[in-house]
Amino acid sequence: MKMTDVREASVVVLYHSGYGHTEAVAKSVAKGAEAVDGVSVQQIKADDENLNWEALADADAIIFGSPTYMGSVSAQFKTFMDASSKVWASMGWKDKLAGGFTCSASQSGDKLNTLIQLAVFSAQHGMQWISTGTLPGNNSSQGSVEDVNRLGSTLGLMAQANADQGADVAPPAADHRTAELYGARIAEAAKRWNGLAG
Ligand SMILES: Cc1cc2nc3c(=O)[nH]c(=O)nc-3n(C[C@H](O)[C@H](O)[C@H](O)COP(=O)(O)O)c2cc1C
Repeated sequence: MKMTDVREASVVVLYHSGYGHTEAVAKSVAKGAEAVDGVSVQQIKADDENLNWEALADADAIIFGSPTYMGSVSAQFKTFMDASSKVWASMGWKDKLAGGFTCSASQSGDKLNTLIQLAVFSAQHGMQWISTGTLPGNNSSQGSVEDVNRLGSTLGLMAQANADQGADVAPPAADHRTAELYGARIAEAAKRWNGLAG
């Protein structure tokens, strides 16, 4: 019989944000994960000069976040991706859970390409990718922009921030609620995947 482990599940939210919008989303993803019992969460900036690779090595789940710049991840996030090739060489993140989010100004803005990039990156590392698990909102006559998953994303989390608004108001509340749900989903999955209590 398998004994249930009593340690906490560890979730890292690893992100880049040029102007604060993606950082605001990262905070909501982390908030959702933290709300799950028996889960510890760290937020790490992808462009931190002293990036805490040890925290990533110890994580049960890593949730990657980048703004969409020119239809793909930001240059800073790509620099992190390339630096992680050292970890890839020893399959250091194999079988950790992975998820991803992006924020951009346009409703589409080619955000799906960024999520695909993050999913392929996670697959290169041998990680297990987690979808949103949320029905699309705002897609019927009864729908509204206040709906959870108003942008109708399934691969990973999408948020949209108006180009002329600061991170204090953009993305709007619906995207932050969606982000919290995604963080919680991955935290719950990390507990199940590792046979952790609760
Ligand atoms: C260099 C650059 C490229 C951008 N490219 C896109 C894009 O391809 N699609 C889009 O919808 N928004 C694009 N934007 C808008 C940003 O995605 C948007 O402002 C986002 O909220 C920025 O996130 P951040 O504050 O975390 O940097 C771009 C912004 C910059 C600065």
